[in-house]
Amino acid sequence: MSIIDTIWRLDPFYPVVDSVDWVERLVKQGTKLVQLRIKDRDDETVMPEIRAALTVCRAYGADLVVNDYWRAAIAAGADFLHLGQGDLDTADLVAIRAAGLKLGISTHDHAELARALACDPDYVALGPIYPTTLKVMPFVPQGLERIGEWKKLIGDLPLVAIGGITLERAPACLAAGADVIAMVSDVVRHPDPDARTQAWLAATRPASVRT
Ligand SMILES: Cc1ncc(COP(=O)(O)OP(=O)(O)O)c(N)n1
Ligand SMILES: Cc1nc(C(=O)O)sc1CCOP(=O)(O)O
Ligand SMILES: [Mg+2]
Repeated sequence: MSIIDTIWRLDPFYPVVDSVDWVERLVKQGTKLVQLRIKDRDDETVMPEIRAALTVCRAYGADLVVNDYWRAAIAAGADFLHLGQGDLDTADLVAIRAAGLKLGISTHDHAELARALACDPDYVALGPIYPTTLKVMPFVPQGLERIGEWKKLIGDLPLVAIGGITLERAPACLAAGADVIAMVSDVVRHPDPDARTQAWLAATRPASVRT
């Protein structure tokens, strides 16, 4: 697949969730790109959840990104995988590519970006753009200028911005050069996640496909 096709396929609204229930809830509402991020489990126990999430995403024409569990992603026949720098230490990139998986990689500084680009990823993620409460990170918030810098460095490769991004902050991230906005709390911890999802979809869907 060419980079143009990859850009075309990646939806700008990219929620990250920790269960099949959340995946289903989001894709039923029209979400087209979602990450299943389940932490601290093994391949065997996440496998049924990955398979179930794939089934529901395919039924609704959405792309599922599997976080971390590359062996399970291959075994389940997933289409997308997300790996961080620590994950790269043990991942078999040849096997991942041989399985036809598209790959997104996290970056937080220039050394990580160089390592990510050497893996020939299908997207690069930059974070945390703003302070995040989801996990403790040894990086200061990157800010908007860094998004522009990353976009210049990676060119046509899709840039995913993540970390502390709210619907209100999203326009500035997109204007700075992000192609896709990933988020957890702004959807999952919102008092009305369904209404928030609809608001994100309305704000990020291209005018040509709005109803
Ligand atoms: C889109 C996106 N960006 C970054 C991450 C973080 O990946 P990683 O650094 O491996 O940390 P964990 O999410 O695995 O805790 C991500 N998952 N998705
Ligand atoms: C999972 C994750 N990875 C990040 C990175 O910078 O690599 S920030 C992050 C958490 C994103 O959650 P929220 O939208 O609630 O801030
Ligand atoms: Mg990871």
